[in-house]
Amino acid sequence: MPASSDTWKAAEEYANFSSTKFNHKLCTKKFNMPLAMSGELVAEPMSKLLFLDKLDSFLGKNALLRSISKSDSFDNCIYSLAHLTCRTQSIKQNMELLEGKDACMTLSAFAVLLLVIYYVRTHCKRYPSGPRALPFIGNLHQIRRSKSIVNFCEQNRKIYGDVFTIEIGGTKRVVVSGYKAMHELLILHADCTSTRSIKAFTKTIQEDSKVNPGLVWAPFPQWKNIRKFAFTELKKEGMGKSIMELQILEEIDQYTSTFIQPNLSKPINMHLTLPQATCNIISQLVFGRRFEYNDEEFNRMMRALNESMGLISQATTLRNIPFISFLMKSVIMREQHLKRDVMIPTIRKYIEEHKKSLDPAAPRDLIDKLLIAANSQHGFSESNAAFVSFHLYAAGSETTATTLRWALLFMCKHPDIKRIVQLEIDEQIGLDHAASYKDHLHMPYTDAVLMETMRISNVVATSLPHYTSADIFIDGKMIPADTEILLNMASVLHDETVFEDPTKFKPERYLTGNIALKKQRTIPFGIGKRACLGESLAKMELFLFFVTLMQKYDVCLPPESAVTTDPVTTLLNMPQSYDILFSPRGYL
Ligand code: HEM
Repeated sequence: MPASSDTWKAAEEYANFSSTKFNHKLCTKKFNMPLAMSGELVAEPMSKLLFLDKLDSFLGKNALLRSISKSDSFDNCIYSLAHLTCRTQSIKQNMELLEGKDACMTLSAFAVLLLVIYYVRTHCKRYPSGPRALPFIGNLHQIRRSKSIVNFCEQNRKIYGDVFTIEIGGTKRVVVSGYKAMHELLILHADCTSTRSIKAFTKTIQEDSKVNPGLVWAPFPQWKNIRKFAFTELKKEGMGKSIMELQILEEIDQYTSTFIQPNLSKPINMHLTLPQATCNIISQLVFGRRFEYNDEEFNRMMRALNESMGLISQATTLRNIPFISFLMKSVIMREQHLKRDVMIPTIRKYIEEHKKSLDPAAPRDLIDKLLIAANSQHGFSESNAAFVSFHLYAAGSETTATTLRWALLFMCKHPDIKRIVQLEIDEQIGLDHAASYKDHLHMPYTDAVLMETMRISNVVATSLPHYTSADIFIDGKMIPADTEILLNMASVLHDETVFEDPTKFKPERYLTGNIALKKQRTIPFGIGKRACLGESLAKMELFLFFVTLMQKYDVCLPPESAVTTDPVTTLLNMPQSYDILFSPRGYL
């Protein structure tokens, strides 16, 4: 539709007073304006209000058009108004051609205007640039081609920088990479980025989260109280402190005597059994008790937890593909069943048992404290106590067990490094003493091996989703409010400007050069207000488990094993499932 001469007159008047280049070529292309009008005019600035007033005289003081101008950038506003002027004028002309000013036509014209306004508004929400997305599927095909979201983010970071937008199934998400941008996002703008949204993940979680947000999915104001409470009380219960050591060592003892027969002809797979041990350690804090590995109810809960993580991962992918999202229903129904009929009822049963012997004057564990708070503090409830416990199990057991499995795999792949670790253990602890967490202070090599394991394995590769609660600028780019943020953890953990040969397993990197910088950039637990709540516990568990296993056993892969250190990415970056052989120390 050619622009009317009136529109152009307004635009030229503006251009005559404006210091910005009024890009006729763009207008010509975008609004099909006559070529004769193209060319660039450069002139002096003129106020936005003055220009709008001039356009108003063509548009007849239209309040709706004015409202667009308020919400838009100046340049966009000009284009939008010019566009709308063309449309309005063409509607006018068309209406004049028709006989009579029929109300129906007026309404249609109004509807067209509303549609145009809607289009302008929705398309003018500015996101940082990013890889071109296809209709409906967005960037899913490129993620598939890159083989993982981690590779995809790293490839596009090279093109679009530390802040770029991707689209998955019609939803725009902003990927933030690099320590500087993450620091800006999660620390300097913590108040606007520390919320998670019930929009994240599946509908099941959304629905449950409204009533029982637990801890991980709790939105910002509610989360603050629950997190503070859980963190303080878990610390009092011994999280990350020496009083917790005995319970962890006891669990390791139970695990090794149940599952490890040091027998070179009998490989074992720790994928399903290790989370039982790490889950039991959390149980000690939450319920003040551990469960026997052959306890059927406990096993049912562990199997359900494992399956449910896989289902959430599947549902998250399916949710992103329009038209086939109906397939997600069966996945969700199964996940819902596992949570509502297996995991939460089991936890509720333990809570009921606790209630019977609860002494408000002498709380024994986190559950007692949550029950007392449910009766006395706003924002706490008995039903949410079950979800808080569930979130601690879900967030803390598989992550720690997976990291430990990575550490053992690296030891099998690097027997020279394993020998240095064992030498350090022999020198600092000996063969007969149980390890203590404070030993890590004088075991720099073993400490470096664990740090390198966490760095390279990047277990929670895109962290947990954060949401913006206001428009913010990161690295000079605007991220609109209510946007899901993906944290590209590999951009920090595998940053080659800090870690030379970042994909090589080299623990000695933490013993030379700028060690402080390397430790600061090793952030597998995230940073900021919403960083991992269980970091101190996880570090203690990893050290005690790893050192005890290396102290007692030699490890290797069965000769026929084809396992590599390429990760399998689901919700977590996992090692490939592998069998491992344990033998008594010195046997190999
Ligand atoms: C090696 C083991 C672990 C790793 C790598 C890990 C990593 C993470 C990461 C990356 C986050 C998200 C941070 C963010 O949103 O910015 C997180 C959150 C969380 N983690 Fe861990 N974690 C581990 C172990 C644990 C343990 C043992 C516990 C339990 C005591 C735990 C409890 C939590 C909780 C409750 C949250 C949610 C915090 C919140 O939303 O406020 N994690 N973890």
